[in-house]
Amino acid sequence: MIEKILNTINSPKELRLLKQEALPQLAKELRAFIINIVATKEGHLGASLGVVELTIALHYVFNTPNDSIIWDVGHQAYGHKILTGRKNNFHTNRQLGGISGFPKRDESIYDAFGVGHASTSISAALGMALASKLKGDTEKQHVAIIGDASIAGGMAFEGLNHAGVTDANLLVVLNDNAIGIDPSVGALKMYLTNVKKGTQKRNNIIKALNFDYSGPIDGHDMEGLISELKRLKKIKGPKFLHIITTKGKGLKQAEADQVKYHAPGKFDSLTGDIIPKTACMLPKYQDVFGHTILELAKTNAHIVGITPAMPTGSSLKFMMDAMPDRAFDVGIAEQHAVTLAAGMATQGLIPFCNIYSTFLQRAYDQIIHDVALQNLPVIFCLDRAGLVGEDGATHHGVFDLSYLRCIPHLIIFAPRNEIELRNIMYTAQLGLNQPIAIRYPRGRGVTIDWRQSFSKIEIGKGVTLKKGNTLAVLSIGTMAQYVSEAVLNLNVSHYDMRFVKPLDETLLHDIFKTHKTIITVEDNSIIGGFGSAILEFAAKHNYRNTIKTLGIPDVFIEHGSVDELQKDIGLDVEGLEKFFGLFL
Ligand SMILES: Cc1ncc(C[n+]2csc(CCOP(=O)(O)OP(=O)(O)O)c2C)c(N)n1
Ligand SMILES: CC(=O)[C@@H](O)[C@H](O)COP(=O)(O)O
Ligand SMILES: [Mg+2]
Repeated sequence: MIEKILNTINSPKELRLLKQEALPQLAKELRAFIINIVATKEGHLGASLGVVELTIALHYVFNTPNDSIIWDVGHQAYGHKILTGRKNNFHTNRQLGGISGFPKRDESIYDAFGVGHASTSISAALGMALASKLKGDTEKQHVAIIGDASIAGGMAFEGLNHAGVTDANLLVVLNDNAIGIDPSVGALKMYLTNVKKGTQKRNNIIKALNFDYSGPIDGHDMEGLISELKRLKKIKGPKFLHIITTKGKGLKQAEADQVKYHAPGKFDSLTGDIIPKTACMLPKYQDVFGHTILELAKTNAHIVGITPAMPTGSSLKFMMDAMPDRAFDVGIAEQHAVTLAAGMATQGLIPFCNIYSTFLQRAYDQIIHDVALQNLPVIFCLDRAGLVGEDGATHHGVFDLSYLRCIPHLIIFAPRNEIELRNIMYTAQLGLNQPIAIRYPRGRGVTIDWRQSFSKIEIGKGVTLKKGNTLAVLSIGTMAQYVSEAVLNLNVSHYDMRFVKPLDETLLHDIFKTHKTIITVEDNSIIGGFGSAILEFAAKHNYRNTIKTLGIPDVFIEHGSVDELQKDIGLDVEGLEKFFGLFL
């Protein structure tokens, strides 16, 4: 499609000069533009297609960037980026050195707030609205756009609860497409369904929170959206517009399979058909988790599984499909997921609580206060640990070893491959009398025949992978693969320490006594992670060995492929080999 109108728009200022009648054509062009680029560059497709009309209407009615628009999660903001001066470099979306896949303040003045984790937009927009009020700016508008799954996140309700007792100039737009990444869940989903069907008998919960509620209206009806936004713009105080959209709107396969087309990978922009990735026999770590928990649950009736809104991403969906009464999708509710697991553990259940490393950050107090302090045997499975790639700084799982290590009672294990992941899951469900965190990366493992029989892992025991001379490299987790390759032709010892807590102190004493130099390697921040644990061990026992720690530097790592990012920070095979060579 020739973008006749879109090509004339380099900022919302030009958009606002268009006649309203031209906007449906602009929507067509914008939709085609998004489809064409995401088809080859990949990314989040469905959510952005679902808000094309809303995006145009918002920038048409509101005086952006003076009026602030805050996108919740921000995975749906591709149209927003294209209309706000990033059309010409949108093809760099999520690529190394390119624009981010989420709104980012330092990327554009139109990106009012940096996002990536769900349910933050209402709090951020309210903060801006109260600031405007305090500064005497009564005209500035503050709009949060939040999805039906994200508004179920606890902090969204914290924001609504506060906003309802202020006269803040805040508009919350609920983009209700009845799905998250997977089908949305819970009583709120039921409530919204009844509201849309007109069968909701009891009072409107949003009105009950003192919001001026309007809707639900068709979120693809440009004219209706514009007139309603214009009307709401004139009303002071907290307002709430409920719109109904279709995720993937405008690409029939994306509408038909909204889970797959949330982030479909490459697809044919004309037919919409997904272009299959080259077949790979190596399993994804998420699938090793998903198949293994189901296998274990078949012989251990105490096992339950929990995911906060990531059944597909975590592969807990295998257990959810086979054992729906023992595997729970609790929605975007990480804090609830952790304490739900704690409650279950008090009753003798064995909960596997699967939460991406980055999203688990949201439930930090629950890990400490509800699980570890009571020494409850919850099994935390932190998927997406380490660098995740194109999702970038908001999604890299590079802090968990640091944020977990200081918590008493908590065992921390990082498997170097799929066999180890299976065996630690097997070991954990045999019955630990304390909580354990198991962290593993996004992507594929290294073992084709991973479905081997289980063997118990001795808690706190590391493994010698290679004996060498004066240099010992201690790796944790899947960094072992990179280290093994890097030391292949070097006279270097290599140990997979497996446990960040408790450390294998017997092995460490032996290593420190027989090697001059110790190098630690981890895909976690070097601040407070595995390397720090080794430094603390050396200090505690007055060792004078040379110790070097390699890991994620103390900066936020941007987006790009995992290989590119690891090379950038010297954690690729070549970088490691070069570094080790300095000490030989
Ligand atoms: C705290 C947090 N948990 C989980 C996710 C993963 N996630 C990204 S988008 C999404 C679903 C969002 O659904 P919804 O809010 O309805 O928006 P839609 O995709 O339907 O537009 C989830 C669970 C996240 N980004 N942040
Ligand atoms: C936008 C968001 O937070 C999720 O869609 C996330 O990008 C999923 O990551 P994975 O692709 O690693 O499951
Ligand atoms: Mg939704």
